[in-house]
Amino acid sequence: MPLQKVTLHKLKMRLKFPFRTSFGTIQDKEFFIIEAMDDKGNNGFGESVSFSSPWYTEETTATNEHVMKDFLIPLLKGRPINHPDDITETFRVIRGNNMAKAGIEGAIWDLYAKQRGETLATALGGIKKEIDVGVSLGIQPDINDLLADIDNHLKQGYKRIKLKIKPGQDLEILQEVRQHFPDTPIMADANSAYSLQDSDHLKKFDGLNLMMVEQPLAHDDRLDHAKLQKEIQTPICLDESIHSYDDARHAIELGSCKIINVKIGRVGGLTEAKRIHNLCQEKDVPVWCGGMLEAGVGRAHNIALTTLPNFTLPGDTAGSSRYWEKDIIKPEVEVQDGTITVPTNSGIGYEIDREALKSFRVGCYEYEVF
Ligand SMILES: O=C(O)CCC(=O)C1=CC=C[C@@H](O)[C@@H]1C(=O)O
Ligand SMILES: [Mg+2]
Repeated sequence: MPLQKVTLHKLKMRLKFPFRTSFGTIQDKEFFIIEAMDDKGNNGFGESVSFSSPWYTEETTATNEHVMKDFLIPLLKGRPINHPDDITETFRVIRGNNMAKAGIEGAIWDLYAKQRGETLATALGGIKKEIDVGVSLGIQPDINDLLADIDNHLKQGYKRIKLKIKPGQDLEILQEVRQHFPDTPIMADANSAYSLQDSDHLKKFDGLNLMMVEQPLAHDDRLDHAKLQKEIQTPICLDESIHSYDDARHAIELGSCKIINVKIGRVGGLTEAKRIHNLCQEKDVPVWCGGMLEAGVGRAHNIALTTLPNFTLPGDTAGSSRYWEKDIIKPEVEVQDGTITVPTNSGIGYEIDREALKSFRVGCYEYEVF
């Protein structure tokens, strides 16, 4: 597939709300939109999803910039690409830095789908015409605000509620929420805030009928999660611990989890995300698509990935207006009754709003790669 030029658009956007997790609060996002161009006027887009601080993984916006400019883009120069799957191999010589890799790989996948005149969902082997989605709500100091927030999102039709928890802000809150919403699909995400010594405490979650508890233990652990899963009935879902197909394989073999959250950036791109999906499908492990508070391009990639058949649980891909006063795509992502209709235009299926892109841009770097 022809590839002529790669442009890095560095954007700064402010979320409508501060998002609080066990590791910190995020409101301002600086990230890259990666544009891959051929010589026929096709443009593919990807998004680098890391944050400015290395809280969730070790990557940051600054490391993404360094690795893309100094290592990944030079690897593309003069190298023929037959299929976007080749990019994973090309980038394998660079260790880690999965979010930097995924941003570029995503742009090349979108370009590939556009060159073929098909949707990114179809190019990936997706089959769904619409996808079910849930919403992830940050830690809130006031329980009444949280209950009102849940109610508001349920009224909008979201299919499940994810609540962020941390020690001291967990069991009682979840109990209160369960009392108010006895039948709502609810899950909790701890972002690695507990250790195996908290097993007895985490066991108390068993009475709450949670869909799952996400990443209770260390970000780089699979062994202790396997021990914990034997102690508790609530299904464990792994997020931070899964960076690759092999991580997923090890977790499944060890019994570290019963569900996997697939994030394209965390696993290094769509090709690896698809491999993990296929493995999980084979092993009867349901998956769902996690979110990184993305702008429209990353959101569109999540939608395309979620059309694969083993994405059987609602993901975190809420509508654009939950996050942004103005998104960078046209139309914006809309959620109706908890579902998103998968776009039918080629590639990611949404147009880039060039004016919006420019208004958020704080840097722009162009590279010839043919
Ligand atoms: O709405 C979204 O995009 C999902 C937000 C969300 O839950 C997360 C975003 C970023 C880092 C984490 O705290 C987290 C997660 O762990 O899944
Ligand atoms: Mg998580």
